[in-house]
Amino acid sequence: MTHYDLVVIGTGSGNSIVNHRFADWKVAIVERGVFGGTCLNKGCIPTKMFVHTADVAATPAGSSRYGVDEELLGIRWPEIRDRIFGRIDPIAAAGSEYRHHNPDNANVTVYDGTGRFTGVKELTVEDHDGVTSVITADRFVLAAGSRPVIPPIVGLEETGYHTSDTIMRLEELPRRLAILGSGFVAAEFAHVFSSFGVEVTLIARSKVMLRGEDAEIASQFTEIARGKYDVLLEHETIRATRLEDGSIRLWMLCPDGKEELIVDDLLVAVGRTPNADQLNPQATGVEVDREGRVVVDEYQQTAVDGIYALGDLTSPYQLKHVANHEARVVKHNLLEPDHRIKSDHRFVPHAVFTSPQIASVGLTEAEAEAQGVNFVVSRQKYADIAYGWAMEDTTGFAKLLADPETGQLLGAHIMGPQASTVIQPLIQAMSFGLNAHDMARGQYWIHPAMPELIENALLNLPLKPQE
Ligand SMILES: Cc1cc2nc3c(=O)[nH]c(=O)nc-3n(C[C@H](O)[C@H](O)[C@H](O)COP(=O)(O)OP(=O)(O)OC[C@H]3O[C@@H](n4cnc5c(N)ncnc54)[C@H](O)[C@@H]3O)c2cc1C
Ligand SMILES: NC(=O)c1ccc[n+]([C@@H]2O[C@H](COP(=O)([O-])OP(=O)(O)OC[C@H]3O[C@@H](n4cnc5c(N)ncnc54)[C@H](O)[C@@H]3O)[C@@H](O)[C@H]2O)c1
Repeated sequence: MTHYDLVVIGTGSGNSIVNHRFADWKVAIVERGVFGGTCLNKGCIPTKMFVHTADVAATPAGSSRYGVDEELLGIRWPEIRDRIFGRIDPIAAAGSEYRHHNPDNANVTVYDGTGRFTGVKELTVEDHDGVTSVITADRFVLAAGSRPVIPPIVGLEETGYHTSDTIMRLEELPRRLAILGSGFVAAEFAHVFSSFGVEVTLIARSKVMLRGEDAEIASQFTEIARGKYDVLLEHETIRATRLEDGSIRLWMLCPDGKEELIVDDLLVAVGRTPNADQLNPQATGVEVDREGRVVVDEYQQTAVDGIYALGDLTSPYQLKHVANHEARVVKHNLLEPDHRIKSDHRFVPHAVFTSPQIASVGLTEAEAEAQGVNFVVSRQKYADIAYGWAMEDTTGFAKLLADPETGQLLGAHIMGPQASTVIQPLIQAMSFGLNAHDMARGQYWIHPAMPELIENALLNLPLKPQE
């Protein structure tokens, strides 16, 4: 049994913690999969590379409104896939090589295997050949992430399916793809594959896609999506089977009774569950809540002194920028135990990189109502700002919620071109307490650029006149 000062489980955001400041510490890093975790290998980064490529592929279909006639001549899927992973796989390999062999990591031992707590501050790691090592440590960082949820649909396991872990490495594009789910992953991949000419059918249990968004965004996005691919709403998939010709038949319950669908491939995208169950953290006294998340306090520490957790394993926000923020907090608290800092989850933004893009921060209108806060709302269409004219945009808009007395922004929701970028000044204003009036009139807004959307949305807020 080897004892360490620190053991980090998971090399997603957990890997960023150990640097030269830990040179005097005896450290172990445990990773069962590919170095770099979900975001690099199977999440944010490759998906956005596919999304950008899909945006390019979708351009000709919308070009004629500018008087430009373009034609999409073809999609070279293997080339797209290999370009993307040809960039990503070497980064993961270099990360692993660095930790295993670079002299910077002389104090770091890497265990390539699956860790599981077997006692108080005692972890058993099983490597890929089934060999086990037992290690103990004064401190642990639990950064083991999450995995796709697989719903209990009859016949699904035997039929076979893809998740976001595998769909990006397909050998060839299917002719027909069903996507089960209507959240982030479903909306992003529906855009990718439909733009590449695949016949996509998205199967949603809910009445709208992206039901976590502000209701206006969710309903308007759903209408736009229905113009691009098939969206089956209020459909519950109950059975799947593989047919002799290799295709897949799905049975669904829907408001009209039952329906069947035949496709060539199936992507399951119905959420992600934390990997805490596989880590057995209870053996070391770490609590797990009813959603399966490791419970932490505001310092990211679990119930056990010296055991910290971060990212998808513990957070209701399964987002990389949150995992990164929490990793920075954990790193500080490990190094400065007498001056610990708290993580800041006040204004966590997110973006859905679909088409049109969606970005959001703060309260939705329904949440503001449920919380009984005093608020006013403004809306601004892209179609009514100069850059929106240039883009001939007809569907995009920004919606802001603010406190009418103070002008403090409470929520911002944008659907339209570059929403993920356009929202950033609003995140900044909310984070630093800048009120809507000062934000709108205390700075120049470049004319005629896209952020004029925000300037106008701010000016549209029916705030109490300033003294
Ligand atoms: C398709 C997709 C697209 C996404 N796009 C975005 C996006 O655009 N923007 C965004 O903010 N977020 C996005 N996310 C979410 C983001 O990827 C995650 O929130 C983030 O990667 C979580 O980081 P983490 O460090 O908590 O976990 P991970 O990066 O998942 O790292 C956990 C690591 O722990 C290892 N591990 C797990 N269990 C064990 C064990 N028992 N022993 C040893 N090792 C173990 C795993 O192999 C993994 O490498 C996306 C996710 C998906 C699936
Ligand atoms: N751009 C980004 O930041 C980004 C992109 C992808 C993923 N992510 C993260 O990964 C997480 C997981 O993404 P996701 O899309 O898998 O989950 P999600 O939680 O966003 O959406 C899952 C959806 O599937 C529905 N669902 C659940 N069970 C179902 C069933 N049996 N049949 C049909 N629908 C069902 C749910 O009602 C929900 O609407 C996201 O919540 C997000 O935090 C982020």
